[in-house]
Amino acid sequence: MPLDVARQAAYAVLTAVRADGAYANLALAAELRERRLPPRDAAFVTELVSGTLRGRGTYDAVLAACVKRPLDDLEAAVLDVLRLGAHQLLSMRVPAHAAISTSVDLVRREVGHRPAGFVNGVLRTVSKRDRDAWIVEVAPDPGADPDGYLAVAHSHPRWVVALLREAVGDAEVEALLRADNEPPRVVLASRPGRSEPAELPGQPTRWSPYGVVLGAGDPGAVPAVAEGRAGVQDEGSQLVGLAAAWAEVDGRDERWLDLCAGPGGKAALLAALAAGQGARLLANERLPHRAALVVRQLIGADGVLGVVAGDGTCPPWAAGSFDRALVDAPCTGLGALRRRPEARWRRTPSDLDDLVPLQQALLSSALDSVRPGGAVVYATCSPVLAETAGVVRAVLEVRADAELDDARALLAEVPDCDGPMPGTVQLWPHRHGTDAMFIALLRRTALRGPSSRASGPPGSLRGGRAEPG
Ligand SMILES: C[S@@+](CC[C@H](N)C(=O)[O-])C[C@H]1O[C@@H](n2cnc3c(N)ncnc32)[C@H](O)[C@@H]1O
Repeated sequence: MPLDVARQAAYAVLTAVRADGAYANLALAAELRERRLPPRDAAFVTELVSGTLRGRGTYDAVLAACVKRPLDDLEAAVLDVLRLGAHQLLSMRVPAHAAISTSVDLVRREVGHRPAGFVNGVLRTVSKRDRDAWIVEVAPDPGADPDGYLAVAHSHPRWVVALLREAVGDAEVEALLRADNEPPRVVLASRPGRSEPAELPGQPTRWSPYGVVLGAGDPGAVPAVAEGRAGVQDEGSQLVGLAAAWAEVDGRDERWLDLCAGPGGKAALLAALAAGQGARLLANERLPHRAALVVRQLIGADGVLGVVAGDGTCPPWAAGSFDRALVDAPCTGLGALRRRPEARWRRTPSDLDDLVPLQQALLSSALDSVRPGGAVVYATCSPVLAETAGVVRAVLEVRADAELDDARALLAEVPDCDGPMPGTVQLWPHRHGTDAMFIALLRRTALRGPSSRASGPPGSLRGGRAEPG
């Protein structure tokens, strides 16, 4: 295959991401399918797309130093070609002459002859230094502006660096940013009662008894995955599902709720676990097309009460209907940047203005949905404190009928995962090799009433099982 086909495919995906707001992974999969590229070439296109999107912050800082105009004044398609070229020059082992000449060909074909000389000149300038030398040249001084330096060196928006630093601390923020730029391993989850981890190819995961790390190959080609008896699921997500299933409830344990279920990975695991205990799961999802994905995930599963397409903040079921509930809340996703290379550039700080009140409303609704003695697991794939401890604290502040319980004890074998409140769990890509999932366990107590807490500050654990942090 001439290399240009790969670059055309990569360019087409970058265009779909920029112009149509496409998800990179979906647009990439569609492009690879359509072009029927063999695995090696598909891997090259994947690296071109993912690396260019991930590295945009670094590449734009370099390109800005090589172009006299502000980058915003460039034609968007030309900027895409320059970023693609910069990625090949600074982060791949593509010889400079090949990276430059194929970029010039690409811009000629996709945009026209006019910008060809410009692209050639800019990329020649980029090729004069390697990546490290460029970072020294264009990044702010790390002593004077640590977040500005990390934003350029590790290609994250500055506001994201600041929020991640607040969550993980000064000592580890750079390791976290570096881990965000590593492609994640592909992890499979067997669905208990429907498949065994032993029938999945790869190495067992460290903590989830149902997970297997797929060494290589297409997960869709694994028979258990193709038949829906196993799924692709990060180990962190498996641990969220397991915490929701393993939390103690006092008394009856027959009706489980997944309040924010789309697209259904955790619902599939939970339904399988529920079936094993004689319980059944109701999966709820606000968006009908995502509820349809949940239905697909649950085909052939036992332990399913039903799938509802509805707003979880005002559900149709009676209060106290469930014995346990999972709120896998809509969030910024800043803990899953490894698998969504474009996401960091799409999010804005103001997203939190809508998300945090929604997260609080969903957690409160889940507490209403379980009976006294029942358990609620609140999870996010974000470590941002406003979405994690901030939400849990705010809800406990106004509800005298809920207590924080000990999620940490449910995952006792996982090291170094203490969350920002006592008893909560925070997983990290750089420590655990998982997405940065946050997990809190709340217990519904007997009374529903206004805030007046006699048993300690919000955030202390029931029964004093952990010190307030
Ligand atoms: C983090 S995702 C859940 C992922 C899912 N648990 C899984 O493992 O596949 C959050 C989901 O919440 C849904 N959602 C957003 N607002 C909602 C609401 N008000 N009620 C119920 N679901 C909502 C989103 O559409 C999204 O599908």
